[in-house]
Amino acid sequence: MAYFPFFVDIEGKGCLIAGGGTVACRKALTLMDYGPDIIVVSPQVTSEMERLIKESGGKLTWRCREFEESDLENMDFVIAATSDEGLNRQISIWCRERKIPVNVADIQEECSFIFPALIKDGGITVGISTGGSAPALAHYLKEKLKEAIPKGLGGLANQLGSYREMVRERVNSHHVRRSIFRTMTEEGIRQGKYTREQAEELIERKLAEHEK
Ligand SMILES: C[C@@]1(CC(=O)O)C2=NC(=C\c3[nH]c(c(CCC(=O)O)c3CC(=O)O)Cc3[nH]c(c(CC(=O)O)c3CCC(=O)O)/C=C3\N/C(=C\2)[C@@H](CCC(=O)O)[C@]3(C)CC(=O)O)/[C@H]1CCC(=O)O
Ligand SMILES: NC(=O)c1ccc[n+]([C@@H]2O[C@H](COP(=O)([O-])OP(=O)(O)OC[C@H]3O[C@@H](n4cnc5c(N)ncnc54)[C@H](O)[C@@H]3O)[C@@H](O)[C@H]2O)c1
Repeated sequence: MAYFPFFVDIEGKGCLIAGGGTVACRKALTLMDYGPDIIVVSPQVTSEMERLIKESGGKLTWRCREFEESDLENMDFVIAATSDEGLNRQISIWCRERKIPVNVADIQEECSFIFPALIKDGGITVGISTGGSAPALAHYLKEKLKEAIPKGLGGLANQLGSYREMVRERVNSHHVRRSIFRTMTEEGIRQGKYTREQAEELIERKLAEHEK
């Protein structure tokens, strides 16, 4: 069955990662781009994880000991990535009892959410999932899509976003607004950017055309 891609704001949310090995580190690195507060519980962490912790400015912290059930308190979501499969399964059960979303490294039956292959550029995120059936295929699609997506779209999305209020204030017609945003997007992609002056001119022109 295909999985539905809810896009969730996890900035400032509490994330617990049990384990500090290769998988834990990969998941922490992926998540850090989206601003959660991550706590790693593990008696040992890799040198790469240690570096991430040091450079995170307090967003990634480490409890240097074995996982305890009480670590789940106040957590918004959990990753179980220890080398103890029985413990990972137990963490999944505890999380489900508490209705905390949980991911168990590479064991889909124990996950209430799974990770997509991701392409990120500023506020734009492309997430690819095969519903768990072929992660290598998700990876392949990611590489193909990366080649196809123009560079700098995150900056453009940010720019276009900053004109939304101006367009909403000045243009009543839903139809004209849509036409403005579509033109801005097409021109923005062609030029690599779209300035406020261009946006203002476009609004005037579209309004004049509409009034004809
Ligand atoms: C997206 C990505 C994110 C990440 O994990 O970082 C991810 N797997 C990635 C790659 C990858 N993983 C594996 C291979 C080797 C080839 C292969 O086996 O196919 C490759 C390919 C490669 O490395 O090129 C091994 C593997 N993975 C899972 C199993 C268990 C099983 O299939 O039962 C096994 C076998 C374990 C074993 O060896 O026994 C399961 C899961 N892996 C998922 C995510 C979730 C479903 C995603 C979906 O819907 O497609 C899910 C369900 C759980 C989860 O959320 O972790 C990342 C994309 C990389 C990228 O971004 O480029
Ligand atoms: N690395 C991979 O590509 C891969 C592929 C498939 C499956 N897996 C599975 O994912 C899980 C993690 O893999 P990994 O490669 O990161 O392992 P790893 O050995 O690199 O790391 C395991 C981590 O778990 C910690 N740990 C052990 N017992 C703990 C406890 N009681 N409480 C808290 N932390 C504890 C260890 O200190 C270590 O930091 C394993 O179950 C593994 O079988 C990994």
